Amino acid sequence: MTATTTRTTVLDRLAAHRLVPVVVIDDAKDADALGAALVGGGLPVAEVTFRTAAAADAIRVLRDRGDVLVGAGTVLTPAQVDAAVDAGADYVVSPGTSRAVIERCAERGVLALPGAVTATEVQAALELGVSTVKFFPAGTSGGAPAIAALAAPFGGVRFVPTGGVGPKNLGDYLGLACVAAVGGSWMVPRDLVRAGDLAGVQQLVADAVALARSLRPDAA
Ligand SMILES: O=C(O)C(=O)C[C@H](O)[C@H](O)COP(=O)(O)O
Repeated sequence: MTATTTRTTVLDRLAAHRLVPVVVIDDAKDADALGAALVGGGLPVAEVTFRTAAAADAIRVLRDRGDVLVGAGTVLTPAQVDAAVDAGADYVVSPGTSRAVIERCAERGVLALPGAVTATEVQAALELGVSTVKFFPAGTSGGAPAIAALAAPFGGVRFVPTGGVGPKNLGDYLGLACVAAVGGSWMVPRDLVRAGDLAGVQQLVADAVALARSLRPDAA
């Protein structure tokens, strides 16, 4: 497969799942059990944030399982792109749009999912060859109405709203055709992972999957 095909495939898989659990993991030893909980809950996807020192090792563990689509989140620098890709990340997420990060992702052949919440930021992402952006922080940036407004001039752009999304407002976002998937940490609370309550995580994940399915049954 070419790098372009790979990037398209990753996007298709994210869009098929429609939910992206955002993970903050403190100890890579928890990563395998976390992967099992995600798979068991019906959502074999994780965005492992580079907010902790365990991120790269956790990505490696999840990737080695072979049954989880693994992204790296909170990627701020080209060096972190390298660390993420070396660990086996399938895609790279940033809170904002950085030319340096996007260019390194292109060099390494991985999908870049940069953050963009204004027309100027979306246009900047388009100029860098990116047409699916993370809409972050979604809740404080106008939420679903803001995405719908941006979708008018940017017809070909797809959004992954993240930040302030949960069961109560999931439907607002999944109801928009331009929303490829929705991200959030509510499915994988850091405290539950730290406490080893993976059964609790699996239940939250299963609940989210069921809710997403009920909100947009046509696209299941
Ligand atoms: O952009 C990044 O790389 C981030 O790490 C941002 C996270 O995706 C959000 O902070 C998750 O938001 P909540 O679901 O409200 O906890």
